[in-house]
Amino acid sequence: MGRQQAKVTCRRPEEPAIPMAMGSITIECVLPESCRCGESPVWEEASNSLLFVDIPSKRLCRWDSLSKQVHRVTLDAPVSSVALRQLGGYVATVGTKFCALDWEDQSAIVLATIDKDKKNNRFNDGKVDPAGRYFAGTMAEETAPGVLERCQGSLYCLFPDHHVEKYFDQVDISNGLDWSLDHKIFYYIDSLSYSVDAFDYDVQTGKISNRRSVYKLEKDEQIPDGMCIDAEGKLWVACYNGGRVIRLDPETGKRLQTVKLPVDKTTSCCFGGKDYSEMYVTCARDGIDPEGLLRQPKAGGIFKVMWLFLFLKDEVGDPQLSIIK
Ligand SMILES: O=C(O)[C@H](O)[C@@H](O)[C@H](O)[C@H](O)CO
Ligand SMILES: [Zn+2]
Repeated sequence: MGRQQAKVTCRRPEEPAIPMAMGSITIECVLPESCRCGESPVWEEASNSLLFVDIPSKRLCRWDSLSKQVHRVTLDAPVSSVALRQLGGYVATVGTKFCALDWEDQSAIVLATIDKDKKNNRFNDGKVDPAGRYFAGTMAEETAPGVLERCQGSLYCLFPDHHVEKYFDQVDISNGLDWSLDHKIFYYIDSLSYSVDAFDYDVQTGKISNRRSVYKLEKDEQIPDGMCIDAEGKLWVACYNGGRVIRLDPETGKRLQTVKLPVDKTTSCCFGGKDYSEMYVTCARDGIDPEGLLRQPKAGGIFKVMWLFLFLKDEVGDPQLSIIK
């Protein structure tokens, strides 16, 4: 820990393919991992693997979809999000630090530390922007799922020269984030606002402005958590306690589809697999009582959603390479 000048280059995954016919889907638990709080699914194309974290277990995992093997690394603080580095290895948010991780020697190099004045805070969700900057937000540590001191979080961005900017504070639970396909809009979720918000985005500078809501969750959809965008520019939001991911049109504010999962605490989603035609969904096990666990024994597992008909690959763009040094 502590070496300052490591070169970090994060890679943003290619834009996913999107199923054109939404009719038939299959949902499979591909890994019964029993994550206390599974999060930050990221597809690593080069190894046909899914990366994800288990936040309270301080664990980063990589599941090889071909061999079905899982590699796990335990860190010294809650790891809440992970992103790919172009030169190999990963960058991650660990406790209140942006870190560069080397899987082979299991080392973590601190790139920047935030919220130094807030001892009870930790990072939560994070993701690489279309220019390769690493956005991640914070929250107060929970005493139980969803129970925490409010308004303690902020949204941060790690720039290529390792300086960090704070974009705003007063966040309850900083969560899902992604960018529009034309890179002009940044989508963001503060979970306890029960809203999916949008900002104008300047990809040259990383600046955000003009916050507005594009979707308010309905009661049975519960708490918005992680999110990703598909190749048609529609948003997929995992609904914590809602047991589902929902597909939203951010232009009309309408929900287009609901995919229900056999677990309640769905936390996040990403596209992956061949041509990015599958969706991976993480979920949590913490906070489910013994009776609930009988109903949802796979809680904490990794789920794969597959659409049975017609996938479209045409809109998959070039990989976006980060310039974080
Ligand atoms: O998965 C996350 O993003 C948080 O770390 C979780 O703690 C949940 O979001 C939260 O409990 C929902 O209210
Ligand atoms: Zn989350």
